[in-house]
Amino acid sequence: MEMTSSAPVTGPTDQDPEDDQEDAVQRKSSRSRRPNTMLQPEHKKSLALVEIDNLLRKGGKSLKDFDGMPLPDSNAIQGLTNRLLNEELNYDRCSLQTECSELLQKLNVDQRKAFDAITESVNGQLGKLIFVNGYGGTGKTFLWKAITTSLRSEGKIVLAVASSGIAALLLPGGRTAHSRFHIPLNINNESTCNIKQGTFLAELLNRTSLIIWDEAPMTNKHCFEAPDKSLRDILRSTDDKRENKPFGGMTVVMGGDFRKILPVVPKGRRSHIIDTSLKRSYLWKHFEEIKLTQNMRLTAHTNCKEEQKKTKEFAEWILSIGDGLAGDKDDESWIKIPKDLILQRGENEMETIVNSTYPELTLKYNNREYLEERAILCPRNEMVDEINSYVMSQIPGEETTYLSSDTVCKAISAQESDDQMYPKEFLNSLKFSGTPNHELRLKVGLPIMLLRNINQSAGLCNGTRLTITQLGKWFIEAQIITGTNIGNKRHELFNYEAK
Ligand SMILES: Nc1ncnc2c1ncn2[C@@H]1O[C@H](COP(=O)(O)OP(=O)(O)OP(=O)(O)O)[C@@H](O)[C@H]1O
Repeated sequence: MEMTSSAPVTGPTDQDPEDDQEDAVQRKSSRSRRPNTMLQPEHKKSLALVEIDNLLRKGGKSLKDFDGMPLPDSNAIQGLTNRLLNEELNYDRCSLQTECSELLQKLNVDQRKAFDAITESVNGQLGKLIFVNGYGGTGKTFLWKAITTSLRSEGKIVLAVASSGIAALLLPGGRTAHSRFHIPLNINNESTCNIKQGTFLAELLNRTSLIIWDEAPMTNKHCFEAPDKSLRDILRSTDDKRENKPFGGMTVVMGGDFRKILPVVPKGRRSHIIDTSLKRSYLWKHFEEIKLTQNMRLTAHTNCKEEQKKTKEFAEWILSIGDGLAGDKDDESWIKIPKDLILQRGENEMETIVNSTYPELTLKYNNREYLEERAILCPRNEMVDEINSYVMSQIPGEETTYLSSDTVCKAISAQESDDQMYPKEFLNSLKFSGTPNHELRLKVGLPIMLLRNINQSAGLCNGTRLTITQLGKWFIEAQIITGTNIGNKRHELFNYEAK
């Protein structure tokens, strides 16, 4: 925007807020990190007015000196300087409205009931806590989509979080609960979140209408209690009574299935694990439970009756395990696996396992859909290594080996004999869970899984699957094949050097 103090001042008008403001808007939009967000007309208008005012001030004048000139809306401006608020407010409401009406038409009876209860609580500021209980495939994620698009299309703020990065990727604008609420990693019953009054995050929470928390049963109860305490503290600044309400009177929806994995307690017994679950929290008594019971996954991907029947039988069997009905009479932890799910031992076990999941691998290993819908789960890392080596040997192409940095760190307390006691070769041969092996062998075309949360907004989380497209001396380039951002290429630098 170019303007001199002698130029006639023609500020933005209500009829046409677009033209004069393009420059300021351009700069602001380019700072927004979310691709589906855009500035609303009131933001554009206020931004342009601020720019004009800045220019006028250089000449010793201001907008207030001109009769009839509109002034920037301080609320809209506040929202724009707060990056967190900006991200949550600047959705393209028109396209959300269209998406929302399509989703609403599709909701089944249970989903509609949950949708109505949640939106009623938000619109009436009732501050309800709702737990949407549904086993895998009953359409919880679909419901979150319908709710977030509906409320965001009205300009309301919905914070969608999940307990893990990979689950958060399935939510529109999702983040992990830990990063969103600054939940401490070492948590106990006295922990609170690291959120101070007056910060961008506190302001965002003040303006939030709804929190959706997916896959809640796998999270330690203290991780809900910490934001509960912090929200009571932050939101009491608007009304003292909010201090006594769960989550400060905010509507909070949690979802998941208690049959799935509960919080991990290292070396914990069954009773310890159950004791850390949401159901043992002081918050649980405030939750209203809504059940989703219809398995929407049965019909979502195929019209083939035979396929649907097989999926249904498998889903029912999984459910019976979760309900404790499939176990042995004497010991319910022993499950009999139906014969048709067991592979028959062949001459080469590895070949049998890999061929059953990845038939015609050598022909199809480049096909994204083929890779996306297949995975082999193993209980132990040694088995993973064995299967990986076998799959590697089947995929054509040259292998590149990367080695981790292996300089021994000389600690002050180190003794000279340490070098002999722990030679490099010995240290390099160690394999720990959670730490990459010293040697990593890769090939172009190989499917891989990321084990770190590198960049959530780019879809690079612990659990994201990719295929390798290029192997350099210092970098590995891969293409995302699951979750959001499918098809994106990313260069990742590792602390490895190609041999
Ligand atoms: N009302 C609906 N109309 C059409 N398709 C639906 C509906 N609800 C869910 N689906 C589809 O059914 C499948 C399973 O739904 P969704 O992923 O939402 O279930 P979920 O409960 O989140 O499952 P999980 O717990 O395993 O993640 C998806 O493909 C989804 O698009």
